[in-house]
Amino acid sequence: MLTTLVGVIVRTAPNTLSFDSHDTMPEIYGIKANVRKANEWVALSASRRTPNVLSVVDKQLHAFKRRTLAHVFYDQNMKHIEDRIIEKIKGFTDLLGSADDGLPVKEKNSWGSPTPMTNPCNWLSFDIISDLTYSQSFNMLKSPELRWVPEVYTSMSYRSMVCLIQPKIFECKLDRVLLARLYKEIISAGTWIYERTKTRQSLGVNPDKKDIFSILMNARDLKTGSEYKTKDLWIESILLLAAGADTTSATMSAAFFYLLHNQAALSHLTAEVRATFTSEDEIRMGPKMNSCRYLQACINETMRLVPAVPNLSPRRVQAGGITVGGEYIPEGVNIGTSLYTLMRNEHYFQKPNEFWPERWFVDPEAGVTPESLALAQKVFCPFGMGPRSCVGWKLAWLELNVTLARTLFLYDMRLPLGTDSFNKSTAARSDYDFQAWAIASGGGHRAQFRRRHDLQ
Ligand code: HEM
Repeated sequence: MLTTLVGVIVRTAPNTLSFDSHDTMPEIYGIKANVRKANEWVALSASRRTPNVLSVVDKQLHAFKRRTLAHVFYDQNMKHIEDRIIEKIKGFTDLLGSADDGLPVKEKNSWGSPTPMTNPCNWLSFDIISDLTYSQSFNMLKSPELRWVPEVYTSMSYRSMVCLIQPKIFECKLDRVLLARLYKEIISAGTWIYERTKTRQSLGVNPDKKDIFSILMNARDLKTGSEYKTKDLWIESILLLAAGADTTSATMSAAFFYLLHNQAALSHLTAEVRATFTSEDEIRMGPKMNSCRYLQACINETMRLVPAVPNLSPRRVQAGGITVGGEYIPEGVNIGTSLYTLMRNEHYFQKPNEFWPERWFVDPEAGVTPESLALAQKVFCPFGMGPRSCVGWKLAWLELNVTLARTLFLYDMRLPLGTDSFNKSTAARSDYDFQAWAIASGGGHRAQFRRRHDLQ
């Protein structure tokens, strides 16, 4: 890793510094930091002039957008929407148990054919966020019609990353030439989402179902008069599909990968889930789920190794400059920390590149002391930090916990025969292979499922 070779501060672009240290995170991302989102974030909105909650630079407008969206993720509302989410997760587990033609349920005791895991994880998370956003699910788990959507979102994520790290490409509109094919696809997907936005908007506020559109359409900022017009709704919904689906599906797909390649962890987790719950319906958020500490450790370990937002999230230093890690940084410089390098830093995590859920439990014999655990907990921040951290983490946490628990409650799971858990040339255990676009994107692994034989 570059920072291991050259030190804690790396100049990643002429005007950009990356800090590979947890101590400097609050200085860069904390509420009091003299920074704002870097201008380059504009590339993460579908419009150059209309920002979304992730890309907006103006702090007042951001506060309004964030406050509005936060309503969706309040505990009370999460309880209200949990059933809708669980219905989709049931569609996911049904799909894992169906034969290739998607119809007859597999016989007990027989392994299904190898399933490429990225697909159902994508379909599930897009079905959930589209339902929560528009009250109209893309229904990808059940129907192939819209299964092209995740691929276009990967293209968007790739283009956003290119523009974020090479802002001139965006400023001079070179992405339209250099990434012409992707650009065309992205534009036509954007037009398609615009049509959905107008259709949903024409239905008005929906008080019963309380989808995200109802909350946005109702929102007014009394101080500034800001509200969501059609274009804002469109821009925000494009982002929500990316931020709410791609992130969670990348994490879920990686979690399946690590469990499949680590038999001991898979057995431990399966035993925990089956000892905790007595029926599928019982598997939802609540005290029983909270007692599944090994499940939480496996999810945390996945997010540590594959943070869904892996790259530097740049912030622009404001007038007067800022001191970070004892170094003065003048106005106008972009600064940030890559969550990928931070959470694989050996100063904070022993065996940093290994999937080792046991690191989240004190066990001095295994080398986990109260101090090393406290350090790992302090550094672990897959959802970012400060006022621009992830607003949707509770949704992601629910999806990941319930989906993994239900899958392991219902099925035995294995790697297709002949798949290696170790890299043949290095003998190291396989690591998840992913691309660090704006959102991590990877996969390609397969799994086989067999209905649990002791379940009626
Ligand atoms: C495992 C899943 C997820 C991870 C690891 C994740 C991670 C992150 C991170 C690190 C940020 C901060 C980016 C920055 O500092 O610039 C962020 C922002 C954001 N996330 Fe997530 N996220 C996940 C799931 C979700 C979900 C399910 C939603 C739901 C819609 C969501 C919505 C957002 C939004 C809207 C922002 C921008 C917040 C703001 O700027 O105020 N995320 N996410």
